[in-house]
Amino acid sequence: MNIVFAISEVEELVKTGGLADVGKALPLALKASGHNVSIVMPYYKAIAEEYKLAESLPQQTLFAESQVYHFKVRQLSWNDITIHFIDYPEYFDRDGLYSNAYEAYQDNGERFSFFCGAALMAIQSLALEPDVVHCHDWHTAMLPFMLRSDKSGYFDNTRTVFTIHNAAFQGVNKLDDIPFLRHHPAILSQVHGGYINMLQTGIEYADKITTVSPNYAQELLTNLGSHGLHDRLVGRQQDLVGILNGCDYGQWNPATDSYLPENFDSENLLPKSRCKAALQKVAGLPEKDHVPVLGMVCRLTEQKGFGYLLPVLNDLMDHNIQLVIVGTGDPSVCMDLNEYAHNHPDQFAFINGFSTEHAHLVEAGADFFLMPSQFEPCGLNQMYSLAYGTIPVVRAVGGLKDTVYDPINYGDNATGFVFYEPTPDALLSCIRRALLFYYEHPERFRSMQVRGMQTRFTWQTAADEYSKLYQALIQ
Ligand SMILES: Nc1ncnc2c1ncn2[C@@H]1O[C@H](COP(=O)(O)OP(=O)(O)O[C@H]2O[C@H](CO)[C@@H](O)[C@H](O)[C@H]2O)[C@@H](O)[C@H]1O
Repeated sequence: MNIVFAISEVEELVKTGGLADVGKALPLALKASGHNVSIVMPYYKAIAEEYKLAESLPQQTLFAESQVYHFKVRQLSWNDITIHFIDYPEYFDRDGLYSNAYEAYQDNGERFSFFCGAALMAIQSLALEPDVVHCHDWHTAMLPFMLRSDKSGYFDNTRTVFTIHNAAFQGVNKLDDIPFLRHHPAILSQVHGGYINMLQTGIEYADKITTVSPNYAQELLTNLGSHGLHDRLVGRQQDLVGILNGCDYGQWNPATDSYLPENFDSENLLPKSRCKAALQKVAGLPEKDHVPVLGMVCRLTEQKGFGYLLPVLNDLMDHNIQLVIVGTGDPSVCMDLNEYAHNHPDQFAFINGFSTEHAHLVEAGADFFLMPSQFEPCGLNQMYSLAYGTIPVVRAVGGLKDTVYDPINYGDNATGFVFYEPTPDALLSCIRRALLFYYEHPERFRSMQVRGMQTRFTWQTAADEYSKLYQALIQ
């Protein structure tokens, strides 16, 4: 099949979070399954600075009533996949993808609506003839709507799949702020009180809707889990499916990881101590092998559970542990973490930055990985942690529930520690339970590490499920 991905992030090119991991791994896995896959994405500043790419088409022009948009299409051959870039500097030649460091760009609705229209024009001009256009998150959610209203006939045999990676980001914008859509003949059906909710439009118009874990697909049918969009999702329940993300075991492999001072595998975990020492050194913590290290790497947002993690940091510091958090995001969370780091220099380190190298070192060097998320559509770091023999401590939400198994329910088949209530107490007692296990059952702890390292959540399995979905759509 001819599959075109419309997506905003691809790892190695641009990344703000887990969307990029999927933007790389899933196209490659689909390609390995024999599909013809290409990607359309914005030509962001960081990409333009890294690659000087030739134009693959003459200048393209889109009209939206009084507005005229001249844009270029550039092409990169990347891991045997062609990426087509929409080059429109006015919208994409900016330092951040969606925001300057502090605030979302005011014109995000316009930028990504234009991107969807330009992507469709590029697909047609390049004669890509897609069987399926696979869209991801709110940035590309208007594409199925635009494709459905296209009158050229070019897309008559094309179907759309829309994957929700995070229903908290819905792309809600005033129609008045989106010149690209303001005069679209069918847009009024999508306007409520003057606003368009792009995620909602994607849900309404895509032929199939997927999300990134089976459990999150269930949660999306509730008010809380869907952030208010459950009515729409319940209405399309027949077309909604949860397909678990995978782990890229090529990139996240402790036996070959070049970011580590020493490599290790499930047969020889000894070098993991050297990774721990390296992590402690980088984090500025005392290099003590016998002290359990808890790690966390994430966007600093409410979603990741800081609302109940911050209140227990003092209690955690009463234990003989070290904690390393790597992240960027909410300035007030940053301030709090900086303060804790200042007050507990021997136990707590906060690395405020986006660093792949540090992310790998935390995965390898920590004993436990914390993901106490309020909600988590899939989560990737718990899978990376399992692969590195780093025991995940997670809340039972979204994909975390699908991928981490607690001794309470799984006995000797357990791979991590799981708590339920989104409260400081529940989190604290789960961490204490994990620490007790570490101290009192070192052999069982070691077996749990090995079991995690041998667990496989592959992208090939995910790609097989997507293939079946595409196949069902085009028949
Ligand atoms: N400061 C930092 N430095 C280096 N690397 C950092 C970093 N902060 C985050 N990362 C990396 O970004 C990725 C985060 O992935 P997640 O899936 O955990 O979260 P995210 O919420 O962004 O993704 C959303 O989309 C994904 C993909 O579908 C879902 O798994 C998830 O639940 C959903 O919220 C990981 O590769 C992580 O290592």
